[in-house]
Amino acid sequence: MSEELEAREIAAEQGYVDEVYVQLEASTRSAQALAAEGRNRGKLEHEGGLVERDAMVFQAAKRIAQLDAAHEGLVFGRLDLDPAIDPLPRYIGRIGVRNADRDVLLIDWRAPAAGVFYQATAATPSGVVRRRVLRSLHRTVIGVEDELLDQEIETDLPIVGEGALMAQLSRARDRSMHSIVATIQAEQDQAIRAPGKGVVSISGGPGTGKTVVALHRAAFLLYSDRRRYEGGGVLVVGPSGVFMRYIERVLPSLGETAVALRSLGEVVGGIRATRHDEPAVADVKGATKMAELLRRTARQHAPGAPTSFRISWRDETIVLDPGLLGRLRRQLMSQGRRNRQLPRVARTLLDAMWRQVTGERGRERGREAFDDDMLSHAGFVEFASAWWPPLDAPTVFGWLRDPEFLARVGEGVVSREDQVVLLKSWDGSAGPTIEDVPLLDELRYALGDVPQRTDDERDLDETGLLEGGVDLQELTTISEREYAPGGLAWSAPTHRIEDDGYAHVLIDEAQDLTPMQWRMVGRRGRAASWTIVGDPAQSSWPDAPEATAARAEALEGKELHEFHLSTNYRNSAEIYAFAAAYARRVGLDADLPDAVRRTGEEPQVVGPVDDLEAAVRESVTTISGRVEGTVGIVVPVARRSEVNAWLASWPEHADDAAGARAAVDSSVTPSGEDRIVVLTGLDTKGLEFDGIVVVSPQEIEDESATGRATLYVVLTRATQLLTTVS
Ligand SMILES: Nc1ncnc2c1ncn2[C@@H]1O[C@H](COP(=O)(O)OP(=O)(O)OP(=O)(O)O)[C@@H](O)[C@H]1O
Repeated sequence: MSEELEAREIAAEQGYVDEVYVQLEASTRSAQALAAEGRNRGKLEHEGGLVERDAMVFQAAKRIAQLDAAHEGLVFGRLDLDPAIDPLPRYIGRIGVRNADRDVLLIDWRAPAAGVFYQATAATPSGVVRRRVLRSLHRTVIGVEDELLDQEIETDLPIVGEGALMAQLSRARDRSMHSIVATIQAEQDQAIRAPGKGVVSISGGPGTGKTVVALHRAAFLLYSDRRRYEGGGVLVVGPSGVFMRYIERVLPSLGETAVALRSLGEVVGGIRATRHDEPAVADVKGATKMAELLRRTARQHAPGAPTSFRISWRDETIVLDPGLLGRLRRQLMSQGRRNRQLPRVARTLLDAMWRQVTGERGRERGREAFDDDMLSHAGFVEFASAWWPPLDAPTVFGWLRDPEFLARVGEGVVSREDQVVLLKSWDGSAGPTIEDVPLLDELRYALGDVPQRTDDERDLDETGLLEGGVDLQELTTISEREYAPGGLAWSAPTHRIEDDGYAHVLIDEAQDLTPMQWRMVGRRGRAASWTIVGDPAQSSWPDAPEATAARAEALEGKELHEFHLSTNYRNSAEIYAFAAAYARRVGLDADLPDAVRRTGEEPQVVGPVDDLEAAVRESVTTISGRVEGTVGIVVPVARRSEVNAWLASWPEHADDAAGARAAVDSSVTPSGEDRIVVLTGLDTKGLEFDGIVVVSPQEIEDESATGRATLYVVLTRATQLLTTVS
């Protein structure tokens, strides 16, 4: 095929692309003008429809501006159909664009009319004669890749390029994931466009596009029902902060910003955890039994709170002894969550105290006078506030640091050995770990939010009309004033439980969620539709049945729609064959996809060697010299600092590994823009690199109960070159 022909085709496409950009700029300008006008008009008129339209116009302008800034092509696809269906070509892009006459210049990739771009095959061409993918750099078309689909129809359309998919797959990997919008494959498209009902579960082996498909699905859902998903919110949960940074570019490049991207340590509002516990600790904290421990904890007498109260009134002594207070506490708890009972506390105490008033003088004065006297008695108010203070999750979580408290509450729930493991992990002042976050959330729910008074109630209060309300509410207010969250090491969540829910919840790397994490995300998606992606063979949670049960509970009552992806687009065929052979050898029940791209580069197995550092250095130097993109050095947890120190000391990699120097003494994963990074096996979840050097694979396998699955994950991270060094 001649270069001349290709150049001619590219020039023709450039002409069309330029026209689209001109139109896009014109619409941006008019949208902005309209939005500005709308804002002015909104000040005068208060008609809902107008305001909404203005908001939409403004939104559109914002999106167009974003797209303008996007580095990848706005126009990426062209369909030439059977002339009997449509004699004109149709162009597909990241958003829809119309010209001044309202003719469609560009079809949004998510619109039904664009579906055929992804679904048509040579076997079922659906009227498509030629499918063309335009490759662009900024606004410049740099290549076209064609496929002839309907061989039956006679055509003189030229066919250029070697296939868009292969071109896309061979590109060097940088620090972030890219949109695959131009090359979505048919089986992926089906999962992306599945209706937003119930649970869409997407499974598939390594590199099959589960993550990238899930993100395109989020964009599709927003397009298909913007009101519902933008209003209710879309939550995307991934394993780690590094992973979230890796994927965060995809949705904005598709024009979507209305999505909450959260790592598992950030799901609960007001808490942000980035540190993992060691596997043995994580296994205890993730287990379902923790829910019972926390439920019990939330019901305990607050340590340090008064256990009895005594007061004289009209010649009588009234006593609230520990036994009676215990009964009252249980009575209040039986009516709902602890904090929700705050408005009932005073009334409950007063009822119990009034029953002790038997003398004539007191009875004659009457109940109302009794209540008034008590509620204006500083001693009583102070006691009631201290006995039933508003509690937040971090405070109650802190109670568990006391070995005696934990032993008492944990009796029959958490073994002695597990208690030791927990106490050790909570010793010290470091903030919560990623594994603590679901526990804090569990407590938030067990405690409930402190009731907030409405403005109406407050107004009534001031006039004193709310029956029994003035003083009871005042009581709450006093204790609230005493309560000073500023003194806590962990900041109290600001979000209220009622604000936790989303319209759609999307979980990536779902195979790794612990039962407690399933409970946490489940609470955010009670009324939501879900997308869940994962690969059980890559799981690092040891108790699969327990996690399955927790997942079923989180999704209870929702209809399940399953999709399976079968092609590995990440690894070269050589690398994946090596990883798959490992999975078979160690007996992982793995879903083995087909890898389609051959490079002729077999993985290298180096060792055993005497000088590990020298051998690793040589491998890293070789690989980084041969690939253009990123290189990962994957190490056992215990060797992370050591290998970071090696890397930091190799002068030939000084430019590529600044993060290694920063990470020498800490356990933090480097997050910079370095080309070469050191990671543990678990850190690599969901990520990919052009080259991978695995240091001491056997140690990675041996370091946790699910080490084989972790090593399998590691072996499936490289796109081009893989070396193991032992
Ligand atoms: N249709 C496609 N066109 C181009 N690239 C694709 C396509 N599908 C997937 N890829 C690429 O394949 C790589 C793997 O995709 P992704 O990370 O989503 O897979 P995954 O199934 O989540 O993998 P794992 O379970 O191993 O983490 C990414 O680089 C992605 O861009």
